[in-house]
Amino acid sequence: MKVTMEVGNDGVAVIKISNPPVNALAPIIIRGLKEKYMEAMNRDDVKAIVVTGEGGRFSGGFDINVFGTVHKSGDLSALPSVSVDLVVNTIEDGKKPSVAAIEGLALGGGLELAMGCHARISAPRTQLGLPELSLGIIPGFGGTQRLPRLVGISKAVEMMLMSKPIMSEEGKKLGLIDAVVSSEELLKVARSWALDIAERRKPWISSLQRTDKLGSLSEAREILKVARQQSRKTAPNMPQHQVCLDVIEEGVVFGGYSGVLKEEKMFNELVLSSTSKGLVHVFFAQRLTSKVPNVTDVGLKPRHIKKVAVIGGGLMGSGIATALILSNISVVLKEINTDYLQKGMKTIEGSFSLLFGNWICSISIAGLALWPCYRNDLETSKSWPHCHTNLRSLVTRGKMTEDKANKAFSIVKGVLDYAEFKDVDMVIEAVIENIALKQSIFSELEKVCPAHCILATNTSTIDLNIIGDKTTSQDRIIGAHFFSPAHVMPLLEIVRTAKTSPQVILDLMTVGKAIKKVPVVVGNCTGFAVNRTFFPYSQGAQFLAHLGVDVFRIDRVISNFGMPMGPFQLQDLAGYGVAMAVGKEFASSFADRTFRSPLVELLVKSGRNGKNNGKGYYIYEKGNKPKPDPSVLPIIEESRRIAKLMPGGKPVSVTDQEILEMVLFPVVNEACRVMDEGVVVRASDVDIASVLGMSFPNYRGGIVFWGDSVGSGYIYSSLKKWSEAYGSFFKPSRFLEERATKGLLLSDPVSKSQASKSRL
Ligand SMILES: C[C@H](O)CC(=O)SCCNC(=O)CCNC(=O)[C@H](O)C(C)(C)COP(=O)(O)OP(=O)(O)OC[C@H]1O[C@@H](n2cnc3c(N)ncnc32)[C@H](O)[C@@H]1OP(=O)(O)O
Repeated sequence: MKVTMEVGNDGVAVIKISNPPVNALAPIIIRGLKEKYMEAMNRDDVKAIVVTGEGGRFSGGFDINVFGTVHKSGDLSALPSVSVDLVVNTIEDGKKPSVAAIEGLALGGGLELAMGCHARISAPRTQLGLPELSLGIIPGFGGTQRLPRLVGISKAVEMMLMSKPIMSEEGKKLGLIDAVVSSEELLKVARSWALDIAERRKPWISSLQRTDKLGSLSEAREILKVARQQSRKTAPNMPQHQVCLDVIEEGVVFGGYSGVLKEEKMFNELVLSSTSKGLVHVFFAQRLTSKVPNVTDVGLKPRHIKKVAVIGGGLMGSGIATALILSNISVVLKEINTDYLQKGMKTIEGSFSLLFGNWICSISIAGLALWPCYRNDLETSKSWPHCHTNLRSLVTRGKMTEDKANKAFSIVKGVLDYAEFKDVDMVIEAVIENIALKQSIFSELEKVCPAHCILATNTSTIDLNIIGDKTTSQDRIIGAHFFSPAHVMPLLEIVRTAKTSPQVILDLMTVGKAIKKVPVVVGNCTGFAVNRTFFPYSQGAQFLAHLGVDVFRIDRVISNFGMPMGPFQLQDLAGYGVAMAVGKEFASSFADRTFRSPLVELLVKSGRNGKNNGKGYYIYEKGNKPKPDPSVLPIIEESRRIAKLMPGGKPVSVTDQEILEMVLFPVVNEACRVMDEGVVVRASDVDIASVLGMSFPNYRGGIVFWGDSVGSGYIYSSLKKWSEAYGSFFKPSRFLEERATKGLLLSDPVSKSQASKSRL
């Protein structure tokens, strides 16, 4: 970690940041920058300055680890003073001009540093962005003021609110970048540009003083007003969006310097917000998932996976195939007859784009991972005819060129037998959840695939040991649990058994990353980490409904908390077949805590099948938002009569807070069991799995992080109280009880004796 300076014969000082891998601006780097700048300003042989980054990356921004430190201590003094002291006073208002020579990426504080310079020269295909909002903060080195002044308010607002980087080529068109030149020429051009400014052959521009791109005050206010309205809808529980817009407005109305001061003040407030704590936790937790003990730390090298066979062309199989070919991995798609095969291939190529895809786009506007994940992982082919997002739809939505789609489609081959399996490196089985069928497929695979071939299953519930029971290849058998739609949802749950070899796990992790998923390695148990942790989610909601609480109120409370929709609407969307199949699996594995709700069966009997047939708890009409269906209420009443849960036959009275807790505390409780049994490597893996697999709000840090923010003691005593009143569904787990009584965090590492029982 260092900052160096070399002064050339031309009188240009090149100041270089070196902090691999992304040249994060750690406090020591910031001190180094200040020192070198002061030295350059004071040296007579320096006429101009170029600032750049070592190793082909300018800077990934301020060191996010420092936020972690501040979150733990609550002490803001760990944050160095940069915005005014370094960027305004030393660089922008310095007596010698500075030029940023940017390559690879300039993000967050990195781009802000560059915008404080008097010109920016970039290498091609360099990422430029201010992603701070995705960490629950706003830019803090003047970015909220300089970006609008360089690219205009509208574009700046878009880039900041969506935390979405642009490429240097676009930056050049917008005026953020002064020239794009090859990597080889970058320093040379930057040096001479800096000298040209010093000698007044090029303009000496301080971005903060510019107003030419801001437009009139009324135009600016209009843009900010629309952005505020949109953010209220897309990011209702996140303060940083509104704050960012307020701070931009301050600068437009009172001048850039006032804006910088307000930015600094608000930045410091936001750093301590629970939103920032949650999002920073998710940032590091996501990166931690790629560190798996005894797999990634034992010197193994991933093998190259060139060709993958996918068995089953239903929704999951075709989604998995799409994800693979989009990342240039050849696929053989196998089905049992021409009809199914054609359907699978058609889904991949796709000619209908819809609703679902568009909806994903609009929700992701929050700039955060708020995917509306509606899992259908138990059913492979029948449901969800409306959401066949695929190659053609990517083209229609402007996400991919026609050429790329054609190329991707050319590397998938549909087959009806196993002839093509002789040289595949991996098979992913994605047929219906039928044990006998899966067992026969795996014993066949053992005969037709090469000896090195990885044998993966996309099962979401069935024990992997049972699937591989009729083979002698247990070391090659692994779970590759995708979430629907498989080419969109970011999570890949990798399920290992006690016998799966570390090499096979590493290979699947590598494929997962190649196809842009976040792989999380978990142990083998019913439902694995995600489905198991979240099975009490719909159960808790059903329980409450049978205690007499209105289902639509429950949905409202849960979506206000930040889930993309409530549990009843989710059930409508996933289809009741899924609910029944899941219910059976969990009832047999976890009988002590399964609530056998009669409701779904009653709904099916009355001709409802959720969104599939337009009738569920809600009414679904084309082009309209789902509307609560009052005619479902008598069915719920009947179910309540059968279940007899209401004390004295009367509905219970609960607050919204209690509704939230009665649905989510049982989920935290199950997460405790998952950690206790060593199904996950670490608590934060459950957080990532919950955020990416269940769309648990990332700004709440994931289910365990959220549980810790509420407090293990409170969760334990609440569950205990409800279990005494309503039975074993709420019974606190041993792990939770221990943490609560010892005053430990749920996320504290497990004890040695617990670790020895791990399934990993
Ligand atoms: C005051 C300012 O306005 C505030 C700020 O600047 S806040 C910071 C704003 N910057 C960001 O949000 C960028 C965050 N980083 C990223 O998006 C991505 O890491 C990246 C696009 C830079 C690189 O991605 P990629 O090549 O896939 O590597 P990735 O695995 O993510 O990161 C490599 C390592 O760098 C670390 N890292 C990346 N950016 C970092 C940062 N800004 N601070 C500290 N560490 C960082 C990662 O934690 C990871 O560490 P690990 O190897 O120990 O797990």
